[in-house]
Amino acid sequence: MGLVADASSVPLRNRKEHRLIIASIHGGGHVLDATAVVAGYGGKTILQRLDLHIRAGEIYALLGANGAGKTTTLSLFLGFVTPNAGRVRVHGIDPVTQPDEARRHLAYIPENVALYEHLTARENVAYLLDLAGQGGDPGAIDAALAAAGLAAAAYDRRVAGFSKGMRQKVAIALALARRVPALLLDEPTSGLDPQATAEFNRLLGVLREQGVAVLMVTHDLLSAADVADRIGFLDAGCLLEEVGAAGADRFDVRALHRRYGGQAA
Ligand SMILES: Nc1ncnc2c1ncn2[C@@H]1O[C@H](COP(=O)(O)OP(=O)(O)OP(=O)(O)O)[C@@H](O)[C@H]1O
Repeated sequence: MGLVADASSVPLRNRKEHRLIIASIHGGGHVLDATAVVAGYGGKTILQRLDLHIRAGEIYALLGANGAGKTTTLSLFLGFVTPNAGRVRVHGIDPVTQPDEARRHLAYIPENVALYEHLTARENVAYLLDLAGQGGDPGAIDAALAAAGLAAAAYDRRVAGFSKGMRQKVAIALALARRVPALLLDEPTSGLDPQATAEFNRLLGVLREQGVAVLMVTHDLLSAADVADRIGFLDAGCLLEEVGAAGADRFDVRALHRRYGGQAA
C-alpha cells in the first residue's frame, strides 16, 4: 500500500503539506521517474534518453504521433520493457528488478477497460481488490465507486452493458480503493463524447487531490490542456518539449496546436 494514497485519510487543509512530506521521502517527490532511459525492442531503439519525472498529485499528459513511443513509456513503468540504459522507478521501486512490487504501487487503465462482464460494478471492484491481495470492506468499495462518480443505481448492475466512461469509473474506483500512488492511462478520452470527457477530466482532479501521480498518454490536446499540470511532446522517442499549466511556460493551446497539432491529433 502506498504512503501517498493514505492522503485520503488526511484532513483536506493538510493534504498539500502531507504531499510535500511524502515528496521529500521519495527524492524530489517523483513517484514516476525515468532518467536518461534508452529502450526498445530487439535491436531497435525506441526511447532515446527519455527523462520523465512526475510528482505526487501531478497530472502529466504525454502526447506524440503514432509510433513516437508513448505506450512503450507506459510499459517501462509497468516493467514490461527493460531499459538498455538509464533508470526507472515507481514510488522508488525498480520495475526491472521488482516488477510485482512496482505494479502493486500502480494502476494501469488501458484504452478499453477489461472487467468481468457477468459481475456487477461492486462485485468487480471487490473481486479485483481480492486478487490484488487487498480485500476491502463494502463501505470502502462504495465510497470508492462514489468518489469515481458512478451513479449509485449502477453499483449492482452487471458491467456487460456499461459504456466506456462507466467502465473507466469502475477502474478508477478500483485504483482509489487500492490506494495506489500512481496511475497510468492509455488514451482515456478516445471515443468519449464531450460530456463524458469533461466528467473524466473532473475525475482526474479527484485523483490529483488524493495525491496520485497520473501519467496519461493521449492524442487529445484539448483534454490534456483542460486537465493536465504538464504536457510533454514525444517525437521519435525524444521528449521535444514540456510545458506547464502555471508560470512562465504556461501552455497556450492554440500555439501548441500550431506546433504539434499534426503530430498529436
Ligand atoms: N512489442 C513490440 N515489438 C516490437 N516493436 C514494437 C513493439 N511495441 C511497439 N513497437 C514499435 O515501437 C514503436 C513505438 O511504439 P509505441 O506503441 O510505443 O508508440 P505510440 O506512441 O504509443 O503509438 P500509438 O499512438 O500508435 O499508440 C513503433 O514503431 C512500434 O511499431
